[in-house]
Amino acid sequence: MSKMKYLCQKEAIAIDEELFNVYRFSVDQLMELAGLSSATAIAKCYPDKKRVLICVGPGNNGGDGLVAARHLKMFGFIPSIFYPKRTDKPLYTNLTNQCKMMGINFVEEFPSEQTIQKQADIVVDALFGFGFKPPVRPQFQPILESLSKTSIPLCSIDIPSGWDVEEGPNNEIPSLSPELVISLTAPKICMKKFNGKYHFLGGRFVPNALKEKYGLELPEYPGTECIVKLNN
Ligand SMILES: NC(=O)C1=CN([C@@H]2O[C@H](COP(=O)(O)OP(=O)(O)OC[C@H]3O[C@@H](n4cnc5c(N)ncnc54)[C@H](O)[C@@H]3O)[C@@H](O)[C@H]2O)[C@H](O)CC1
Ligand SMILES: [K+]
Repeated sequence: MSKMKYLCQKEAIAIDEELFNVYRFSVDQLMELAGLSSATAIAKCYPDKKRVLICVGPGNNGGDGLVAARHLKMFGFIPSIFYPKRTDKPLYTNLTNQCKMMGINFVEEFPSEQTIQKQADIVVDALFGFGFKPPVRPQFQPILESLSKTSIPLCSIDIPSGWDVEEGPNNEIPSLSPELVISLTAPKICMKKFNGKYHFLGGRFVPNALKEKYGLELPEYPGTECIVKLNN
C-alpha cells in the first residue's frame, strides 16, 4: 500500500511558494520541467496519436500547457493551442512566441465537440491547476462543458480543471473525466476520486529537505525518467 501523501490546496501553494522564494527557483525553470513531464506522459500513453489540441488557461497551469505543446511538437506530434485569456507577462508572451515560431497553430474560436473530434486525436486540459477556486467564471463554463462531453482521450495537467482541489468534481461545474492526469510535485487530495486509465507523477524538482518538511512520501522515479506511473 502506498503511503503517498495527497496535498490540500494550502500545502500545494506553500510548497510552490517555498520553491520560488526560499529555494529561488524561477517559474520558468519549474514550468519547463512540469511541461516536459506532461508531454512525456502523453507521448508514452498515446504513441500512435498525432493531433493534440491543448487548452491553455490564464495561470501557471496554462503555462505548463504551452511548454508541453512545444515538447509534443519536438516529439513528432501535431499540437494546436486554444488560449482564450492571455496576459502580457513576458513569461507567457515568450512561451506563446516560441510556439508560434515553431509553427504551432493557435485556434481563435473554441471548436465545437464535433470539430474537436474531427480535428484532434487527444485533448490536453491545461486550464486550471491548484490555483482554481470555484465557481468557474462564465467565460470558461462553455469550454469545460464541451471538454466534459468529448469522446476523444482527455489529458489533464496537475488536476482535472474545474475540480475542487480537495473535494473533486463540483455539482455546479461541468465535470471532466480525463483518461490521463499528470500530477505535479505530489497528487492533490481530489485525485483520490480519479478513476481514469493513467495517473503519472511529474515535476521531478522537489529537493529532499522540502520533501521531508512536508512529509511527502513520493515514489521513486525510475533511473533518469522525469515521470513515474502511479497506481490510482
Ligand atoms: N510546484 C509545482 O508543482 C508547480 C506547478 N506549476 C503549475 O502551476 C499550477 C498552479 O498555478 P497558479 O497560477 O497558481 O494557478 P492556476 O493556473 O491553477 O489557476 C490560476 C488562474 O486561474 C484563474 N482562476 C482561478 N479560479 C478561477 C475560476 N473559478 N474561474 C476562472 N478562472 C479562475 C486565476 O485568475 C488565475 O489566472 C499548478 O497546478 C501546476 O500546473 C508550475 O508550472 C511549476 C511549479
Ligand atoms: K488542468
